[in-house]
Amino acid sequence: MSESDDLFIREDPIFANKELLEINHLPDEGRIVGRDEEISQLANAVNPAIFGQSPSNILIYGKTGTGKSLCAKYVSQRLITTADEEGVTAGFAYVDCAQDSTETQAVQTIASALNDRSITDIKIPDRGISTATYYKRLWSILDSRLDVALIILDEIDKLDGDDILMQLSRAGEAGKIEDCKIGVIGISNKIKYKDRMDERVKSSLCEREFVFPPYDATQLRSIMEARSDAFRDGVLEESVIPRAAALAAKEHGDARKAIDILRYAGEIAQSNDMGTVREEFVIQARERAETDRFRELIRGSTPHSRYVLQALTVLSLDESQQEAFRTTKVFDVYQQICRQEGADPLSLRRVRDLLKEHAFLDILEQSRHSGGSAEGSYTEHQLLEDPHVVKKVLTETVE
Ligand SMILES: Nc1ncnc2c1ncn2[C@@H]1O[C@H](COP(=O)(O)OP(=O)(O)OP(=O)(O)O)[C@@H](O)[C@H]1O
Repeated sequence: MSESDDLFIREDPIFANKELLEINHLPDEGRIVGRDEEISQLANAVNPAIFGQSPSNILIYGKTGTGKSLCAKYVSQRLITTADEEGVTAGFAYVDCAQDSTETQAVQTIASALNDRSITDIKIPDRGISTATYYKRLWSILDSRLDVALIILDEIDKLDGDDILMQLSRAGEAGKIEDCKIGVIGISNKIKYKDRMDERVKSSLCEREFVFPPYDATQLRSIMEARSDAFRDGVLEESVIPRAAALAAKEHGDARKAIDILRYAGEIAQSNDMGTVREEFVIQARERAETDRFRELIRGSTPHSRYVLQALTVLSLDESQQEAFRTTKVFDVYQQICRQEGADPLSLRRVRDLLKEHAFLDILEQSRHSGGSAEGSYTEHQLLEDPHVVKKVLTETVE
């Protein structure tokens, strides 16, 4: 073809290195901002591992996007290198327990991550073997190739049960492994997670606990500035990063949201054929970040689970200015929605369960109230998401 084909963009006018803004990107140390103390505390807790001794088991708490996974992965990676210099073979496995919530899935992920078939000659199939066999293979892998293994269990509260924690924390004592030492790093957004843990697991898993505080606007700004070379020179309008930081700081200092907003703002500029990322794009980008997050949260939910949410949304959008609503009130609106949709409503008890599931996903918050002797106690439900965002996503899911 003699003329150049203008169907494809050969050179991205906005992004120079978009990977820096991808959510799974693990930035190098220079780009990790404001977490020096947390990193050094974590390093201190796992320090014995570089000499082949048992690292402490750790539980990290903090709201979403406060750098928990990032710091846990970063310290683990650094530990492997330092241990290697000391002649100790260390490895780490990362498990997203929201994805791998069953014991079998989690142990399978750990075994595959730590395996090196050229050394162990052990195969970890995706399926087709029992949980007990996965464990057996995991123990063999650990003993045959590693001195120390760090196992990061992200969103640990999403695990179906404590069995895997029991297995991992007791493997040495129970004689399942002989030479390898295991350290578990549990991560959770739920400060109350520990209360539901089995006492024995709690005592061994929670040797060290850390709480990661939210970022303030200045820190969010530095986090974004440290990645501004994701964009071409001069493309970002000066006020973009401060504006994105201010918005993300308003909602509990979530770095993930801040970075998402920045990436989306760039994509909006791209799709509008603009050569600059303007401040006004930040507002649209934020809405998109919220909508995307929420869409992800309710992906795969059942129609009735959505009707329940829709009921609470209808109430929240009502002009009454009220924010929290009693179960019976939500149930009334839910029944109306079912009628409109031509569906048979579920029982009040089932609706209560569905509300509880939404609370578990942090879509709503539940609070117990005492209505005095005449009324007894009751529960109120309040949406944590912006009701406009919820409405938008629910409408598009129904279509
Ligand atoms: N201090 C920081 N410096 C640079 N980037 C950061 C920092 N903290 C978080 N980020 C970035 O923000 C995003 C979210 O961080 P991370 O996954 O560690 O959060 P989290 O606390 O584990 O949240 P969640 O509980 O939702 O998993 C990642 O892309 C990460 O690279």
